[in-house]
Amino acid sequence: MGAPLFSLPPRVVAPGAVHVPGWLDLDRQRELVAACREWARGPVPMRAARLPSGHRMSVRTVCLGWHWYPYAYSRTADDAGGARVAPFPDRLGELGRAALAAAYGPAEAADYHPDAALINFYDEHARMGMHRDEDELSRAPVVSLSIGDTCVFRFGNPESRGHPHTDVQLCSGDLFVFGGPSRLAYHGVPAVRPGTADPACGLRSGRLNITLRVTGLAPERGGEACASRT
Ligand SMILES: O=C(O)CCC(=O)C(=O)O
Ligand SMILES: [Fe+2]
Repeated sequence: MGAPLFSLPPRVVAPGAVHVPGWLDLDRQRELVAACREWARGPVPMRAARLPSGHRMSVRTVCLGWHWYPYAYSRTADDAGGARVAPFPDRLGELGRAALAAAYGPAEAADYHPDAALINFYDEHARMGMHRDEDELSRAPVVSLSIGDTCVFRFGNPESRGHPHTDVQLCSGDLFVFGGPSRLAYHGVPAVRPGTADPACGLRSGRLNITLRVTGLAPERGGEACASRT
């Protein structure tokens, strides 16, 4: 899973937030879809996380490296059967560094070592409300890859869920990186557009989103929850 060969020019959406359309070619999209199918087989099942309010998210998620649940990381899937989460694959680390190079330039990429991946699946009804990715102790950038149906990705500001925000269409193969002053910006997915994906991406329907993150948690930590939000 090497660095992609072709993409459109990056667009800066907010300081530190960069959209690179078409970053993954169709072969790489298909490769990632096949890998996601494997990752979704276990040891931890893909599940819709339950929020402290009792509501279930409409997005289904499986994690690698560290299991995320609202609002913490753990080595074991404490809210999904208790199995130990699958290791974070080296090839996703390489993909993350290539992504950072594409978004920010090669100088930023070498020291990027993500240790957690969240793989989200959206059916046509799934949404994600405005939130900040703040359960990581590290403020290293988040790398986000989209495959399948196009979505509206709302990218806001670090202060509030409201304006200003920008609605970006994320299509199959697009890369979005947010770090620096935008690392804690609110963001969400208000809509998925069914039937918009090229079936050659490997996904017949729905949308996959993979985010790569640096948790900042010590690798030897075990099954306890860390970095909890109150
Ligand atoms: O699906 C997306 O594009 C965003 C996912 C996201 O914000 C998250 O997993 O925290
Ligand atoms: Fe997020």
